[in-house]
Amino acid sequence: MTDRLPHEKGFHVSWDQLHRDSRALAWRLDGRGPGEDGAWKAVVAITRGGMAPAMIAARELGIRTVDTISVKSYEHQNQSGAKVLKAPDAEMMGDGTGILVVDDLVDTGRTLELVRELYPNAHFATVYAKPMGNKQVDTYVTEVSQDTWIFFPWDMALQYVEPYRGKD
Ligand SMILES: O=P(O)(O)OC[C@H]1O[C@H](OP(=O)(O)OP(=O)(O)O)[C@H](O)[C@@H]1O
Ligand code: HPA
Ligand SMILES: [Mg+2]
Repeated sequence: MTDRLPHEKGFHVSWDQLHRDSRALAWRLDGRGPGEDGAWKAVVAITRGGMAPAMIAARELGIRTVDTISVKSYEHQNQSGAKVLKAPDAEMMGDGTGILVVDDLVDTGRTLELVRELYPNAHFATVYAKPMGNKQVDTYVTEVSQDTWIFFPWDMALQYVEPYRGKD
């Protein structure tokens, strides 16, 4: 397990924000596939974080063929070396041509590096990107600094906070 730099900042993403950013990602990808009229063959989500953005992008782009690749790379906030736990359909994937691989974010780039080795001709898209990993991504929406930890809505819950001036 590699120790990471401490995350000084937090970037909290609501469901609404994630929905809007995932749609913006899809619109950037529209018509950029290798098929007729720039169509994409399929969307592949990197589970688990890529599943919500991939579903939103697949809907926006009218793509019904959706598969998953399961890559685990973190224990809490520590990179522990990326591993493929479940691969997508090999016949559909080929060398990745026409496949849109979607993840929620790229941080160090290790996850995408591994998936890219397997499918070098796929197009790699994430909603958020940190500078260390952004060369692994072909298309992304928002860059955040390396010392920021992104908190996704599936990891959060609404809770009570004290008033700024304390309780009455
Ligand atoms: O660029 P990297 O440094 O490799 O980090 C990015 C990856 O880490 C997180 O996934 P994680 O492996 O924690 O699993 P999860 O999606 O199931 O939460 C995130 O969803 C990305 O897939
Ligand atoms: O900033 C992050 N937030 C959530 N999951 C992550 N996995 C790697 N980096 C991050
Ligand atoms: Mg992930």
